[in-house]
Amino acid sequence: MKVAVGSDHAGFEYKEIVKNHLQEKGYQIIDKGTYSKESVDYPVFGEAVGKAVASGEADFGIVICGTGIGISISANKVPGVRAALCTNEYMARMARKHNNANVLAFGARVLGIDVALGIVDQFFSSEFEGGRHERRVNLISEIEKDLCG
Ligand SMILES: O=C(CO)[C@H](O)[C@H](O)COP(=O)(O)O
Repeated sequence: MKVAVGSDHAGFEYKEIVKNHLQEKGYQIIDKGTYSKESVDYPVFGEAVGKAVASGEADFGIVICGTGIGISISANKVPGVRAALCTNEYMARMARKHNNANVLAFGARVLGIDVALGIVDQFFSSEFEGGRHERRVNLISEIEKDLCG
């Protein structure tokens, strides 16, 4: 499983911890930056992770900024991306089971690292349930087709 990760400066330290956590579990990490705590602009990294997932370079993505808001908005601008901003483990499970989210987002200034790692583990151990949820996710794709061609 290939996971693209990206953050701004606010999320950098959590990105490094999440990277190690997933590598220890055998995931292949594609690091789209940022690579230090120097101040940067989160849309750059949301876009990079979103494109990696939408193109198939990665199976899933994780994006982290201070709140998770800006970088999830940015990733969601990439057609094919369903980025879910999660603040607890229940949201992370539902993001996969009901929304078939392919990018997980969270805020490093919002969550403790233990909570963040719990969210990561729930996201990757949950599967899309399909059924009525597939119809709804397909409707999201229809919105993209209507608006983005
Ligand atoms: O959370 C974020 C975007 O949603 C950013 O991480 C945050 O805005 C960065 O702020 P600063 O430049 O003051 O460190």
